[in-house]
Amino acid sequence: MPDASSRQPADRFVVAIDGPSGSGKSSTARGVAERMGYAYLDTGAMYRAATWLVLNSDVDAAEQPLVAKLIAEADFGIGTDPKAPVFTVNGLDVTQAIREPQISASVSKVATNLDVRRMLIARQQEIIAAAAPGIVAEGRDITTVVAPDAPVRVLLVADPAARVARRQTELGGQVTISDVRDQVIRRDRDDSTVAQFEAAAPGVTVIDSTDLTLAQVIDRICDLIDTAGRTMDV
Ligand SMILES: Nc1ncnc2c1ncn2[C@@H]1O[C@H](COP(=O)(O)OP(=O)(O)OP(=O)(O)O)[C@@H](O)[C@H]1O
Ligand SMILES: Nc1ccn([C@H]2C[C@H](O)[C@@H](COP(=O)(O)O)O2)c(=O)n1
Repeated sequence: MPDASSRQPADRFVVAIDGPSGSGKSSTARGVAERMGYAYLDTGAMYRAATWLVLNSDVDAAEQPLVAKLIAEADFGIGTDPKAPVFTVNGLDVTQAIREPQISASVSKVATNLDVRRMLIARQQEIIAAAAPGIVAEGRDITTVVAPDAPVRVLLVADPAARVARRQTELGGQVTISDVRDQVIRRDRDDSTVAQFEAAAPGVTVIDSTDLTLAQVIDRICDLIDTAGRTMDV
């Protein structure tokens, strides 16, 4: 018999995935969502969209109350289609712009603003609560804060060297190796001051993707969904 914390309405199944930068959260979450016919929530993209807004305003990212006010007054469109999630800020499509290196370099400043986190977490919880038949949400605090009652919770990890190499391959010649390390190692250090994604919380399954293909990681999470779904049916 599942305990009360793992019970969810029968029409909504939540999969929560956390992990450090480059561990494969986005690729894996999209793959799982597509296979299961679920929605996909990229919470990192929400912090990126908020950062895009700050960098395109006259507010300094270090001015925490002003940043929070700017974000509170903005309209964020958050796409949840795993095939093509679209993000807008005040009606403007920022889907590509939020992946630019200058956003990656600054996003931790906005993501460590606790007022901003409170707002974005509340929005994430609303999106998850409205999703049917299910949703795969990924980020840094999904298993612990945003959806701690999700029946499937995964901490996806990989060796730092593998994560840096993956990011370097992805970015090609666009950035130097020291910029790649900054995007992966320094960002994790800053982000881990406000979210606990370096060790698994009780009940969270750790998957080490260092020596697994993307397809193997997706298979493992789909197996966990299958097992949890059968348990919930009992
Ligand atoms: N199991 C895997 N094996 C090899 N490469 C992978 C694997 N999973 C993901 N990748 C590749 O690693 C890179 C980083 O993956 P992804 O963007 O999904 O990571 P992430 O954890 O979401 O990172 P971030 O939090 O920084 O956005 C991508 O180029 C992706 O194709
Ligand atoms: N739940 C989350 C998701 C993301 N962040 C922060 C940490 C990252 O630096 C940034 C962008 O995330 P990415 O797109 O690289 O996964 O957002 C967070 O604090 N909490």
